[in-house]
Amino acid sequence: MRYLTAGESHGKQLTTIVEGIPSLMPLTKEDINESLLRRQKGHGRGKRMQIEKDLVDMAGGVRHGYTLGSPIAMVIHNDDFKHWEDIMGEDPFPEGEQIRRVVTRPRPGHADLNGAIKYGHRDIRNILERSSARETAARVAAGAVAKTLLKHLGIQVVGYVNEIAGIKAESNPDLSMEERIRISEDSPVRCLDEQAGKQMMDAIDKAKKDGDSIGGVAEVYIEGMPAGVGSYVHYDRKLDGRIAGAVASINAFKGVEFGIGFEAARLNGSQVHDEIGWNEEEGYFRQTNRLGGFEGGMTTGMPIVVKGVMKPIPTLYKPLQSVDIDSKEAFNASIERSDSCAVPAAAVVMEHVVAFEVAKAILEQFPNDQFPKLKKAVEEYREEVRRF
Ligand SMILES: Cc1cc2nc3c(=O)[nH]c(=O)nc-3n(C[C@H](O)[C@H](O)[C@H](O)COP(=O)(O)O)c2cc1C
Ligand SMILES: C=C(O[C@@H]1CC(C(=O)O)=C[C@@H](OP(=O)(O)O)[C@H]1O)C(=O)O
Repeated sequence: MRYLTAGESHGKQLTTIVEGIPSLMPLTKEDINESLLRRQKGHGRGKRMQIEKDLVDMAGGVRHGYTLGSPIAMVIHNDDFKHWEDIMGEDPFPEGEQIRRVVTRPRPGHADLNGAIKYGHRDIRNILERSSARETAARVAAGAVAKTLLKHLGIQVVGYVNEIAGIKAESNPDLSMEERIRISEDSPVRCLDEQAGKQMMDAIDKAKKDGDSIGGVAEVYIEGMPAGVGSYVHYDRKLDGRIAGAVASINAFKGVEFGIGFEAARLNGSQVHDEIGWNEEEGYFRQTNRLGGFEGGMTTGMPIVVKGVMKPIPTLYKPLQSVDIDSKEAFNASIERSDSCAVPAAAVVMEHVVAFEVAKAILEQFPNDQFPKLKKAVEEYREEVRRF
């Protein structure tokens, strides 16, 4: 399974094509819209999210509520395009207007300067339109297809916020999947700890008032995976490695951890590795889950627990120094609009990019042409694992 996205932040639309989903799988646009709506919520977003109402147009691969086995094409229209038609239209600018609203001032921390150098653009708009995290809406659409496949196989995925600006949520490993989903949905910052969530909101309001931005940590939690998905035999088949790559590819994400993550560097082996148990009903299990559901690039059958670190948003109302690429003069960056914190939205993006990698690994391991056959094979495998 693979996917491609196309489209600019203020262009007409975003397009996603997902290829490799089996035929005969139930899929509706509501499955996708639910995910798109989740991504748009969250305290700390700027004015752009008030303009957009992300809804998908299914443009291929689905008929009467079922997948065909052909590529699935999805379109999300940018409502903001109507304000940018003259700037983002495909026709050349009228004579004499070429330099109108050309962007020559790169923002520290965004893709602006490196992108302009790499692609030889003197108008930084040609970079920022595609490097913008608007594209994550298209990635969420792809992930929503994957999440739907996992749901029909009894695998649930949720993303939430663990930390914002140094304020940490108290972790509660006993929370059920249903509680994780419900609380993260109710919380304006998608935090499972209500008290910490309130403090996070205050921190976001303060950052916004100060013209600054803040980052944090998101966590994705997956239940229902059988043991032995992924592989140890080759670097590019290790599922934890693929997940790490997918998480680090999200805009502004700078680090990934599984389970106790970097904390493992400070502990002894006896305090890190999860002891193995067995009982008649479940088969093998781990007494703890410090390694976050992976050993040897394969799932252990315990929940997958992965964290991603998001840096603060680069576009700031508070000026940072930069250099104009035309005049080469120093200037203090000032901007029109931006998010001050997007960690709650990014937790949803992370949920979907991780879901995609997990679904892809499952499709590689089991028969993948027809969904009912896939489902039967996964059920038989689960039973095999239980009796092993
Ligand atoms: C959901 C989401 C929303 C974002 N919103 C903004 C924003 O409003 N302004 C901004 O400068 N960066 C925003 N970013 C981050 C930039 O897109 C990102 O920093 C930029 O693409 C450069 O990539 P890098 O930080 O991974 O190096 C957002 C990221 C995410 C995931
Ligand atoms: C549009 C989205 O996020 C955008 C990501 C983004 C950036 O630079 O990454 C900049 C902002 O867009 P604008 O410049 O239009 O205000 C965010 O709103 C979205 O998440 O749908």
